[in-house]
Amino acid sequence: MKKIKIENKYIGENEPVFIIAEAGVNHNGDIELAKKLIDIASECGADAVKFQTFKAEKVVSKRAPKAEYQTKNTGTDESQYEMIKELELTEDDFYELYKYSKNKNIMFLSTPFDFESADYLDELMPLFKISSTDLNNLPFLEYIAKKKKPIILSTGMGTLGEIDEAINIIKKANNNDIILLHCVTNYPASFESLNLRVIRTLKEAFKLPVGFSDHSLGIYAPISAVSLGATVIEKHFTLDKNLPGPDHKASLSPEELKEMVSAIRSIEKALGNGIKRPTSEEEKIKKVARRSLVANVDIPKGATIKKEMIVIKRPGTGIEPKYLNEIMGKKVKRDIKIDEILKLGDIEW
Ligand SMILES: C=C(OP(=O)(O)O)C(=O)O
Repeated sequence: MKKIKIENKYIGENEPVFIIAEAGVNHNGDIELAKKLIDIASECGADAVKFQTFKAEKVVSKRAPKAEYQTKNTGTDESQYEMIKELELTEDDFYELYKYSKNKNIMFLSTPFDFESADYLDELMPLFKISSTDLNNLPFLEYIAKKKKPIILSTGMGTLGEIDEAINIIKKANNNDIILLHCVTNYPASFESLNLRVIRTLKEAFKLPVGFSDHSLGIYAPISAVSLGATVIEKHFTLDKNLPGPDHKASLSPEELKEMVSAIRSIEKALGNGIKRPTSEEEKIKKVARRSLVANVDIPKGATIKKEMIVIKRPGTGIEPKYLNEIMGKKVKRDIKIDEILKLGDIEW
């Protein structure tokens, strides 16, 4: 399976999981809050911190309604346009956040939601993240693909057919560096709706690295996704789940983000290479923990071995238990004391 180079890291099988701490619009339009989110993402050990860049009037019609979760989470009857307008940051703000991220040693990313934002972000990012909401926005995908940077494409609300169309348009622009993210677009997404096995389905269907953009509560789902082969994890986080705004409630607290990163780092080590063999530690323990054929009585030299003379006991440094039947009826070459471990050379084979 293809690996995709992003600055000094690779995304793909057997590589460390690329963790995107999704700040999204949880800065509530306040650049100081955005910087605090960068601080947290960096302290928690995420690979990248991500925002969302848009010009509200280019993204949403003033007549567009809000999604049900947006109304519920914001508790206001403003329009979708009004809601996202308040969450907009300027290009200068994003440049400042890019520089701030650089100082904090964390990769700056922001999902573009319009052509202009994509052009601007091209200067600041080594890859493009595309939101599920643009999976079927083929003109936009084609435009971004032509920038010849790796694309992380979220697939929430999509079908395999739509994902195929999206991949084809990107590949047609001679861009083959695509990473798919399974995603269920709901805030929060219930566990019943997550269908994490789709991670395997996408991998098999498209032979591309696959990750998971998670909108469920807590950290169980992203950790499980890593076990299922996710190579990228994107997860929302916030300074405070009680802040006003559409995404805070379905986001992780700073402590939870830290725990998620630490759990993923442990799990990726634990997954190993799939080759079944004893570890070097086990080789040592094996000698003590396994069993051998041991004398159950004193056995004089020349005696014929009978069942009651032998017992199977620790340690595992002698003849393996599977040879029990084979030594029956054989003679011993020396006096063997009770509880002595039989050696191959003790038996007249
Ligand atoms: C909303 C976004 O993505 P996703 O569909 O993965 O949640 C995003 O990247 O801003």
